[in-house]
Amino acid sequence: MTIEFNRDDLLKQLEKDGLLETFQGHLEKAASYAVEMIKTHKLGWVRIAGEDYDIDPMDERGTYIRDTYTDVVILGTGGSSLGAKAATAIAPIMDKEGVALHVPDSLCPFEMDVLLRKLPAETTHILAISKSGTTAETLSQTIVMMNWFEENAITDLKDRFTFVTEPGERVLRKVAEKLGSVTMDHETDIGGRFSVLSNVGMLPVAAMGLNPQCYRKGAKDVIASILEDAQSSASVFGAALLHTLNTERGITQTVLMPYAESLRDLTRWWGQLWAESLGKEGQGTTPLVAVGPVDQHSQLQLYLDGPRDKMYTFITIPSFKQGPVISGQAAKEMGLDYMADCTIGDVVTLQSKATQNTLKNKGDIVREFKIDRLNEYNIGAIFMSYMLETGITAGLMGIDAYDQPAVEEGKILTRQYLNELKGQS
Ligand SMILES: O=P(O)(O)OC[C@H]1O[C@](O)(CO)[C@@H](O)[C@@H]1O
Repeated sequence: MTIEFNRDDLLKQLEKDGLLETFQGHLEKAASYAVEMIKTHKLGWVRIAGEDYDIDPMDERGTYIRDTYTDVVILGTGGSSLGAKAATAIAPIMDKEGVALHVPDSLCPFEMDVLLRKLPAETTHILAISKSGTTAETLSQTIVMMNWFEENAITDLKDRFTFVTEPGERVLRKVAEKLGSVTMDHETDIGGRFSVLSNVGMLPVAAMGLNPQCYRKGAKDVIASILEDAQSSASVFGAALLHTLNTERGITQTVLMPYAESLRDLTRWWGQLWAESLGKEGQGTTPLVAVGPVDQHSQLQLYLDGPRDKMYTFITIPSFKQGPVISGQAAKEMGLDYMADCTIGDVVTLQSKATQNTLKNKGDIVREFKIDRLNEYNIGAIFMSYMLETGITAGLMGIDAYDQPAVEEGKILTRQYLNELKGQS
């Protein structure tokens, strides 16, 4: 199964809003752009879904890591960590908990102190990932970890590190060469935020004992479904939908709200993908992330009663009869007959339905992605679906999805401030 979504319901919602005709025009454009993009744009992130040349080396390294170490730390930020975090978040659900994974992706002095206090130096492995090999967060963390091993009287660092970075003159690459550690090439034709299905996301997946090929199969099937019938695909439909709402209704914010804790990290991966790819030239829609049902109790008030400037995507996993049962007797004694003998899955599934309907009743557009279960295949399909939706939306907006020119200024200033700090001491 690829991703199911409420197509007919959305068409009805658009018709009610008087947007159907405009939407159909955008849908046609989105469909032909999607096919052209897949067939002719030579996109590495599309290509990698169908590759297997890198599977054996990843599996081999992953098995070595899993069999030798108790803890794995991913050093990387943005596209070099968020995808891995999202991809591996299903490990406990898939019963793959052999290794404890730590991803201190946002450089934080307090978190790093705690992590270094807790980690067992003897059995910790480091995956240092950076496309550019020059990112300050990742480099500073790498230096800290090297020192930490030495402080713990561990000097044979070679096998304790694995690196993923681009070939060529890169600081991280030089560190890897100096240590003599295994280094995998970051695909040169894939940008960081689109790299989750490459070794950037799939090596961590292999280290956790999950199966990279299943993620890629899910992704490949999404690509195939577009080539078969582009207008029916979730990504094409979604790109046309948001573009219509943005241009015709001033919708400037797009909320992603899965109803599963294991998809919380996916929302952060998507947030970068969407914001960094599409926020350009004064255009863009702001990604907002929420997780249900908890954020019904934190953000829903704003969604229902605040400005009508948002569209909503729910990801649901219908889970009737799943999870612990709420004892009928205890519930009835407490006067909670409505939940007596229900499962937690019953409650959550219906909470999502209720929230979606409440938003629709307010006149908002609500899209629902349904997946039948949390597994590698479905997560791979979601990754590809969102990367395609992002690429297609960029096509409709007429912008380049693959650069991020505005963020450089802050990096230059940070370096300048650090140099000035040293000058003061
Ligand atoms: O993988 P790298 O080169 O370390 O970059 C990390 C992240 O930093 C950015 O370049 C933004 O600063 C992102 O695009 C990227 O995912």
